[in-house]
Amino acid sequence: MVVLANPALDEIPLVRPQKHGAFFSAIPVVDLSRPFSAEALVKACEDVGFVKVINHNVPMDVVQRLEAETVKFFEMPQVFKETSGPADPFGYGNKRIGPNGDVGLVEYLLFGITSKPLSYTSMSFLEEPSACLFGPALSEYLVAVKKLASDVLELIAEGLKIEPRDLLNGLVTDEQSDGLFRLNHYPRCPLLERLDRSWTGFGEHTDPQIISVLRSNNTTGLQISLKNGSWVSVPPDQESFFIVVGDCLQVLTNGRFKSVRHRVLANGCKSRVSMIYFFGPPPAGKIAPLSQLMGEGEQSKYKEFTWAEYKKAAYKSRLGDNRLGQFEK
Ligand SMILES: C=C1C[C@]23C[C@@]1(O)CC[C@H]2[C@@]12CC[C@H](O)[C@@](C)(C(=O)O1)[C@H]2[C@@H]3C(=O)O
Ligand SMILES: O=C(O)CCC(=O)C(=O)O
Ligand SMILES: [Fe+2]
Repeated sequence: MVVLANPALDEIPLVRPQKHGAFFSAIPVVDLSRPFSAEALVKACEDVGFVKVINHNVPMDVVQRLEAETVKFFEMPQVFKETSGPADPFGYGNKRIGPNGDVGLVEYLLFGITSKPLSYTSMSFLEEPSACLFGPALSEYLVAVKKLASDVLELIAEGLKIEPRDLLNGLVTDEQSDGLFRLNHYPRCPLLERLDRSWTGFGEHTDPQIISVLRSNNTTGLQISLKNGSWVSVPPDQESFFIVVGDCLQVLTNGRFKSVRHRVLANGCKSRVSMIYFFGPPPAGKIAPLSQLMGEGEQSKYKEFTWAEYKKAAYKSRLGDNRLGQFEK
């Protein structure tokens, strides 16, 4: 039997050009420095499950340093990059996403993140002298973006009137909290550009964690699904961060917030680099609707589970599966 090291391009799903591929002008934007940002965040999480945040206090030079190191890594020869792979689950991955046969026109680095002390999975490329700036740039970025995630969750708790105020952000700042960090590179592809077609860069899915904090360079491709099922493009903004509501936050709010389905389409015109920090709770953390958010007589829509149980189920699922389905009552 011949086993291909990498899936051929024709195994990666082609996405038909959309009639309404225009940018979605109403992606909620919340200015974190303004009054009422707590209420605005809650409304965005309820309406869309996705929000752009500005005045986020993450220094741009921290972002630029990591982006420069990331671009340098992905420009290295394929054989070099593969010494840090395969991603099972952490390491360098190319076109294969996860363990269950999903593919996309993307290469990536996936790191496991521990909370205290903040540290990330080691990879062989990090030992090369040429990568000596990568580790410090990554550490700086993780610290700054973790603070942003914590601030956002505290504001959400304020907007939802949850006491104590650190109940939600405590789940991601806890010593045992389970983080992941992903650097995605969607390469320029002149063949795709000539065909004037889009291919799946990263197939549609929801993120399993509490929230994910996403930042990309100024290349298009990210789309989100609205409540009516239509797909809309997210205008890229390299100076802002996007907050993605994950499955666990949907459960904690008993479905008041919805984890947003999203995907990346690659058109090959320009390379896209994205950085996503996924914030999961401690493995033993119980994921169930917060009693303070339950109205009189309101029943939980979900069977109780721990993050470890959910994660185990997630890794048995395909990317596009409705992972919460099996935990619904
Ligand atoms: C197909 C898969 C890839 C994924 C693990 C899974 O079995 C199902 C969830 C996938 C996902 C989506 C969001 C994140 O990119 C990710 C790191 C995660 O936590 O869940 C990926 C997983 C992965 O790429 O390993
Ligand atoms: O690369 C992107 O912009 C999004 C990727 C994504 O959704 C993910 O890695 O979970
Ligand atoms: Fe995602």
